[in-house]
This record gives sequence, C-alpha cells and structure tokens, in this order.
Amino acid sequence: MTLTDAALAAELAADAGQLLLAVRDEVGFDQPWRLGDIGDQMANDRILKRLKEVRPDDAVLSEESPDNLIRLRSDRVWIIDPLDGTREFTTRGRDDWAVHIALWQRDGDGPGVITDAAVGLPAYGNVVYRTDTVAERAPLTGALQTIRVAVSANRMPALLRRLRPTVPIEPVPMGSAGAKAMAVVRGDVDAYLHAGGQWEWDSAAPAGVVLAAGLHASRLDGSPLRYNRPDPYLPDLLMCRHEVAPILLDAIRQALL
Ligand SMILES: Nc1ncnc2c1ncn2[C@@H]1O[C@H](COP(=O)(O)O)[C@@H](OP(=O)(O)O)[C@H]1O
Ligand SMILES: [Mg+2]
Repeated sequence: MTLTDAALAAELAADAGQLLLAVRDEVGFDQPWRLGDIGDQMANDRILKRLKEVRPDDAVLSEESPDNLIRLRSDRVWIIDPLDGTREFTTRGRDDWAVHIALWQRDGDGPGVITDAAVGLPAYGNVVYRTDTVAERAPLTGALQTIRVAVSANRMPALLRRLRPTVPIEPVPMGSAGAKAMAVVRGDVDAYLHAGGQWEWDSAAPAGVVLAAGLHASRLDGSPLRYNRPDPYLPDLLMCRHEVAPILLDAIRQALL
C-alpha cells in the first residue's frame, strides 16, 4: 500500500531523529558548531533522498537547501527543518530540539494549507507528533490563574515584558519552535509566543500539528499563518489553547498600539 503523506512525514521525522541521535553520539559536544553543521547536513540529505524516491514530483523548501522557486508553481511542497533548535542539539543534556516535516498543498486560488505534518522530538524518546493521530485537547474547565508561555531561551521576545502588567504570564524559556509548540500540544504550557524573526520551516510542521490538535495558531495580529510564499520569512506567531487566544491577542494588540 502507498504510504500516506502523514505517515511519510512521520517516517521522515523518526528516521532523521534517529540519525541525529547517532551523530550526536559519534561527533560529541567539543566543537558545537561542527556538530551542528554535520547534523543539519546529514539530516537534510537523508530526508531529501527519501522524498526523491517516494514523492519525486513534489517540490521542497528546506532550511538547509538553496531555495528553488519551482515551489511557487507546484501544488505540493514539503517544508522542512531537518534540525530545529541547533543550539540545543549541540548542548549536552538538552532535549529541546526537533525535526520538522510539513506538506503544503495548493487549495485552488486560496493561499494553500499545511495538510500533513510531523514534528519529531528525537531526544524526547524520538516521539513523533503527527497531524493524523494527534489527540484534540479538551478545553479547560476551571479559571486560568497564570498563563504559562513558552518563549525562546535564546532571544526572549521584548514584547513579553509589555504584556506582563496586563496579563498574568509566566515565561517558560525553551529551545526550538517544534519543542515549544509540542509543549503546548502536551499541555505542559498554555501558549508559545514568538516575535522578532523566523522562517516558514521553523513553524510549518508545528503549526500543522497544533491546528490538528484543535488548538490556536496565528500571527501575533491574529491573522492566519501562511506558507509557501515567495519570501519565506515569517517573523512572529502565537500557538495556544483556544481559551487563552483572545486574552493574549487582545493584550498583544494593546501592547503594540
Ligand atoms: N530573530 C530570528 N530570526 C530568524 N530566525 C529565528 C529568530 N529567532 C528564532 N529563530 C529560529 O527559530 C527557531 C527556534 O528558535 P528559538 O529556539 O530561539 O525559539 C531556530 O531555528 P533553527 O535552530 O532551525 O535555526 C531559530 O534559528
Ligand atoms: Mg528552525
């Protein structure tokens, strides 16, 4: 039987994850930049090789490959970050790094949509979250005391400080967009907020899984996250439980006035 796109995404994420764990063991942590380069390159090569075998007609947008603008005419584009959270990957003991595999498909004259995605967390038991199996999260019943918000451990968004007087926020610093988004999916945090710069491959697969889990994912102005655009820069996002989306979006709007 032909592999479904979601199953293929999950297979690619699990396989690249295993490879990255082996690279980490073999190369070690003495030269972090070298470990990062080797991990990025090997995971990217492995994913692209397999995609070429099983989906030869599809286009690819990958952090680690030159951007081939054929993707803009394609109906199916795989958006890939073979190693998200490179800094954490190169730090001994850190498990907050991820493999992102997303499939964007054209929807007529619309902006297109992420139809299938997988986010692998290799150092977290190589668990893979995928659009076709992720469980929908039930809404909270009690009132939220504090909103736990995952933010970049490397570049804490300045915006956060401006929200805190109006909303009771507890920042939870963490590496990797995929790791932060999956912490929302698990319910370890209530939200993931990013501002100040990012690229489509950083959020495509996480957003696909978050939306499939029935959670909220948008830009900070509340507009939808769009993928496979000519310029893949996608600088900010909010992923969260539905109950906290209006609270956070309103506070962000006020802070940015
Ligand atoms: N200001 C910025 N500009 C471009 N990319 C950014 C960025 N801030 C974060 N990112 C990218 O978003 C991902 C998650 O970052 P963080 O862990 O800081 O939240 C990282 O991807 P990579 O590790 O794939 O490069 C990082 O490079
Ligand atoms: Mg990334």
